[in-house]
Amino acid sequence: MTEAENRPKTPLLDRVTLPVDMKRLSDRELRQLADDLRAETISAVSVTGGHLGAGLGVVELTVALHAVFDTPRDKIVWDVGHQCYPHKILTGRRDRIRTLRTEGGLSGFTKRSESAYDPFGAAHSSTSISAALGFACAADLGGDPGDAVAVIGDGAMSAGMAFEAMNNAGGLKKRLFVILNDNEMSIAPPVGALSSYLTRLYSGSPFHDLKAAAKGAVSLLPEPFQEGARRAKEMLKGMAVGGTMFEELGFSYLGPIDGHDLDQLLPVLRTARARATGPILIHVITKKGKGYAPAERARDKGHATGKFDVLTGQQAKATPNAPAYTKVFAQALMDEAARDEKIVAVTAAMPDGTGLNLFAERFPRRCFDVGIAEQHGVTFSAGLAAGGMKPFCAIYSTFLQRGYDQVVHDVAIQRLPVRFAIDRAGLVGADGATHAGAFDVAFLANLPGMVVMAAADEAELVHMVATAAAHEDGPIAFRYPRGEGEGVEMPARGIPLEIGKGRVMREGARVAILSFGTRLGEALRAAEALAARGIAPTVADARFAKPLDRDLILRLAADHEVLLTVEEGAIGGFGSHVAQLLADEGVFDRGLKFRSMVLPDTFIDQASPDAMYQVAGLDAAQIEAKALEVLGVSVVGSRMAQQP
Ligand SMILES: Cc1ncc(C[n+]2csc(CCOP(=O)(O)OP(=O)(O)O)c2C)c(N)n1
Ligand SMILES: CC(=O)[C@@H](O)[C@H](O)COP(=O)(O)O
Ligand SMILES: [Mg+2]
Repeated sequence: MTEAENRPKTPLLDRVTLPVDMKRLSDRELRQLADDLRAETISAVSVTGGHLGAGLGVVELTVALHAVFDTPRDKIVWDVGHQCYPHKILTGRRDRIRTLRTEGGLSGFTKRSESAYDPFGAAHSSTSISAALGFACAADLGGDPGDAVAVIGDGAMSAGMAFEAMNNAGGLKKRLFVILNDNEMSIAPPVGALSSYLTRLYSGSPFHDLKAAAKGAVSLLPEPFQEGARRAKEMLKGMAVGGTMFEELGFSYLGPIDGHDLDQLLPVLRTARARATGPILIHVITKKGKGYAPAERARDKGHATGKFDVLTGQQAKATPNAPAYTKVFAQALMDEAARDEKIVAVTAAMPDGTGLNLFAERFPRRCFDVGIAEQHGVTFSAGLAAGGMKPFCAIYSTFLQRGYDQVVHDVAIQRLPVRFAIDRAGLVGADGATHAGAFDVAFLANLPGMVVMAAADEAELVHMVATAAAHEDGPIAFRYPRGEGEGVEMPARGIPLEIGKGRVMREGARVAILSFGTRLGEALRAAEALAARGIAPTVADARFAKPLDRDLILRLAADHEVLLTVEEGAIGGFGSHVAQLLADEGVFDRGLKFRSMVLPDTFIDQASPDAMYQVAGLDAAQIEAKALEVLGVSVVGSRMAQQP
């Protein structure tokens, strides 16, 4: 079937372009709208891939929120934003929903510049309550009017930032709505005491009787609007209220209610909106992947999916031609851990994404999932190190940003030997700018005593894991990108590298290209192209941004007219440290032509990683062009001419 033929029939959804169109629908029609919206979401994600499960879990909630609240005047702030696809379909973006996460298409998360219905961008978790409280206080002070509604998942709720916001909101007592979307899932099953507390709340409530009572109330009552009010009164009376943790924090607590039952959601939201005078938390119980059996059956409940066949759920997975860096890291760490029982591992709610799920299977007592709590995860690792263990703290580059002060204050200043395994270094593709691993070298290499490495390929990654395992003289970080390796020959085991030593890949003249990380492949391809033009550059792999290989850099600077550095990171990283060294050594006084090729000073939207690196100016063709430009050589056709 063609994609167009595959489109579901959505008669009610076809009548809705914006939420205002929903105001004319009856509650019964809203239920049909939710069914249409679910079908459209499944169809769209089958074409684009993406975060399917979270969105399916909030289809009814999305319909209810836009039906009850006056969006975009009232602001719905989605936490993480990965569940926003139904929201985007209902808010004027159905026509572009099949461009999700593609170059020039819709973002896979909420994004202010995309729509007035996205009042706050997301992608990193646990920010929604803080932002919503900001909106609420702004409205109170004469800023943008309207209610503020944060929709936060049980996973995101486990982050400290959510409690910082709850604490502040409970103290301010401003009118604020927090919808806790509890599907008993993070990406992996949730961890921690909060998760069990929420389960107790749910299982201890007359939830099921409540559902029957609500159903009973509905069948006895006539149709008119007061039905909703009477039903809501019935439900509010029966709800599990009193003494919850949320009420201790100053919130009214309502729930738990069935987040897939509009007969419960609509009256509760209508009544809450009509009556709330302060912060209110509504606890809804949902199912991640709801309504699509392959997602409901999946271990991750369809959290992240590739393109798939709607009928079978079969994913169109591309066959990798090389092992993924993540798997290489996990295997290397397990090999090291098998030889050293001091090695332990820490993840912040990303066991599968970091490969530590494999480590946990083999070393269950030595692997810790701290939940979405990167700040805690870093300092917890520092505590493990201070206690004599060898912790590998595996956190995506972008999420390590959340724990930076802890890296400085708890790890670096105390010179504790925490090993940071930094996955998703550089540009990551479909997740776009919010997930780019652009800044870790800049924010780590400036820390005294920190060792910073970047693997040029998967074999190097194995050696870097061994290097980190052996390094006891303080913190050490090694970074590697998302996705497959270069397909190089793999070593039997990791051999610790000499700290601060790079390697020359090919000797040449006039131009030296010093790469840090996996741009090495592009640098070598650029060198081939230059060699074809009669300029045979030297290419070296720096391996370390800190400490720099001083001898190598000064030799390259002395023996070549041009020195280029290239890295998958923002300014302030490897190239900046090389420039500092050259400046301090007075090399520039002797006329070296030096350029540092880094990510541009902008946020690059989602596309394929290769396309993003082309936009960033860091592919082989642009490395070659930079070398020619700095050499002062112009190329006309295949002829080259030295510029005067
Ligand atoms: C600071 C941060 N750490 C990690 C992630 C990766 N991440 C994305 S969604 C998610 C789980 C969110 O769970 P929950 O809030 O319960 O939402 P659900 O997917 O269950 O709807 C995680 C850990 C993130 N987006 N932000
Ligand atoms: C929504 C979110 O933050 C995570 O699901 C993230 O998208 C995972 O990234 P990877 O797909 O690179 O593991
Ligand atoms: Mg959840």
